[in-house]
Amino acid sequence: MESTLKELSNGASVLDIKDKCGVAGGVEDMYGEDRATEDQTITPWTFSVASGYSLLRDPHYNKGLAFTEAERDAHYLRGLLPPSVSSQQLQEKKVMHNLRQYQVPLQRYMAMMDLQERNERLFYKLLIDNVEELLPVVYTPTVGEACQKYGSIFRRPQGLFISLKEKGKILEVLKNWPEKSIHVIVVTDGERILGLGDLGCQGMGIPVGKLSLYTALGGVRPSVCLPITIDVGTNNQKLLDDEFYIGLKQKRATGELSESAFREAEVTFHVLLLKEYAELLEEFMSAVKQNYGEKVLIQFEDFANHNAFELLAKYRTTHLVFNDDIQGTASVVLAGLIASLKLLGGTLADHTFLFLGAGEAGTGIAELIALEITRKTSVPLEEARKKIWLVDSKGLIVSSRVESLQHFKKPWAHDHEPVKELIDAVKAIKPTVLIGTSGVGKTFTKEVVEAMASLNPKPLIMALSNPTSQAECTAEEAYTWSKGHAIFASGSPFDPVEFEGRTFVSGQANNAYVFPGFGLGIIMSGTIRVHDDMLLAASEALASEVTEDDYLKGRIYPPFTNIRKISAHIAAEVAGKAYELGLAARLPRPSDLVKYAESCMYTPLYRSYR
Ligand SMILES: O=C([O-])CC(=O)C(=O)O
Ligand SMILES: [Mg+2]
Repeated sequence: MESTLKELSNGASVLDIKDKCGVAGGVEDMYGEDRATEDQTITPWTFSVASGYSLLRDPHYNKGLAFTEAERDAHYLRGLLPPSVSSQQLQEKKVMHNLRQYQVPLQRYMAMMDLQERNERLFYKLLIDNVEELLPVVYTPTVGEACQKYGSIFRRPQGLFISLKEKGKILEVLKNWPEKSIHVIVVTDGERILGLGDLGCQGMGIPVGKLSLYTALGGVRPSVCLPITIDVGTNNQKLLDDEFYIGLKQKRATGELSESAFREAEVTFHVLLLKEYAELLEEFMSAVKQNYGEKVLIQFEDFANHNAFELLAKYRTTHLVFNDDIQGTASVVLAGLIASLKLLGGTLADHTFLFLGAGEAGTGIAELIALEITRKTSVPLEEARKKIWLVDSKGLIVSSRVESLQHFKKPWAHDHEPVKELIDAVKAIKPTVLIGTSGVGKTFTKEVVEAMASLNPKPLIMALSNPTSQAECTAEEAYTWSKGHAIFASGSPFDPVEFEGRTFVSGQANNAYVFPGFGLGIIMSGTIRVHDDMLLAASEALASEVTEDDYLKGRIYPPFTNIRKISAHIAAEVAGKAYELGLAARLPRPSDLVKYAESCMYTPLYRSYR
């Protein structure tokens, strides 16, 4: 006989249990399912999980060969497993061994996704214990390739798909998701997946990957995380022609009026599409709030520029929203810049910044740098912005172009004569810091890097576009072309580089450093709105984690190995700022926010079932 999941068999009321496990700031875990801590691996009460064959196929509870003899008896598992009983540690060793046999990164990705579907705790244990090795597998760069091939590697659906077909029914769709208590949603519409462009419905790999980092790096329980892909079609003809494509086979209902849409009929058509997109998003945002309440964090991910800025502006005053590409990336890059001052000298205000790429990441970072300068000095925002220059596909952004610029580029149109090429912009602006956020690979050429090196004793170069194929230059190129003088960081990871007898270890300036801890800080404090000062707090927290040893190796980010400790620190600073600003609803404020953050964090050790 199969007992019901989550049924309490010792007669304890839900309230008793809530008392016992402690309600951690909006991170309540009613049944204590995810609350395994190092010192408490046995559930303090009895609850039954699905038994027998179904138990082995339930990824939340399955432990494979780690079921003990007693559990095999109690849960009708006899005969369904071979006789051997292994520890989680041994299972971890075996899976890592198997993973390392695969030479093709995508095979490793698929093996990890299979593990997540089979045994969730083992998946997270692996990811946490081997973070440096597995991050490039479940995240950039491999997740990019996975999205490109999602249709053919697709086995079981992950996350929630909301397409135009579900218009008018989004609330019902949300109710189909098995978990009722959700704290974080990562949502994409697939229009700008990393630097790979429009991958339509196949963008689902991104919310899934980001949320697995919420759990592994930030300790947010997997059951409160919900990946969502909004499918409004795709303009990627290759996908539309692909018989294995999993999404809506139609052109994208996009928020943007295309530049070629000058004929009246076309304009009317685009206005209709624009309305359709806005209505679907509005319904989605309302349904989420209605279903999960005020305190669910909605992370926008990999939307195209035109929608990303607008959605953030539209919903930031009414919803708890965060755009990872604009705000998360900005916070992480600012952290690297703050840290780099130890190597470069001076203050932020003493530096000159040049960006290649003036989209979400570029303008988001630029704005946060300017904000930090104003917070640290008496320089007004307008003045602070003048230290920051951006180049887009048409050249340097200058005041003579202002009329034709998209609104998010206008603040960066400073007085200067037009400059077309990046190399000429470098020579004219003489930046101390060069940041690539264009999504276009190989744009920091030898000439560009050499020019940076001739202008600066230690040029700071960040090639942020993802995945690796879109990086503006490689670590090896940056170190070689600058003759070992560059300080280099990139969005996707690079191996250490040997140059003239020295080993250079570059940092990974990726928003993964911040969003998991940032989200944890918001959730644990019951914060209801995101404020820019919280981003600055996260940057300062991350920058303070860079050690002397890191600097010696040339890195301006700490290694990912310590990320859970770093996330707890970031969460504490973010929550602290939220309390200071009066935006935190969880009262009273815990006195030690770092300890509190740590106590809220999920650990993937197996639980014992009685
Ligand atoms: O996913 C990543 O690696 C960073 C990111 O948000 C992007 O490139 O869009
Ligand atoms: Mg992104």
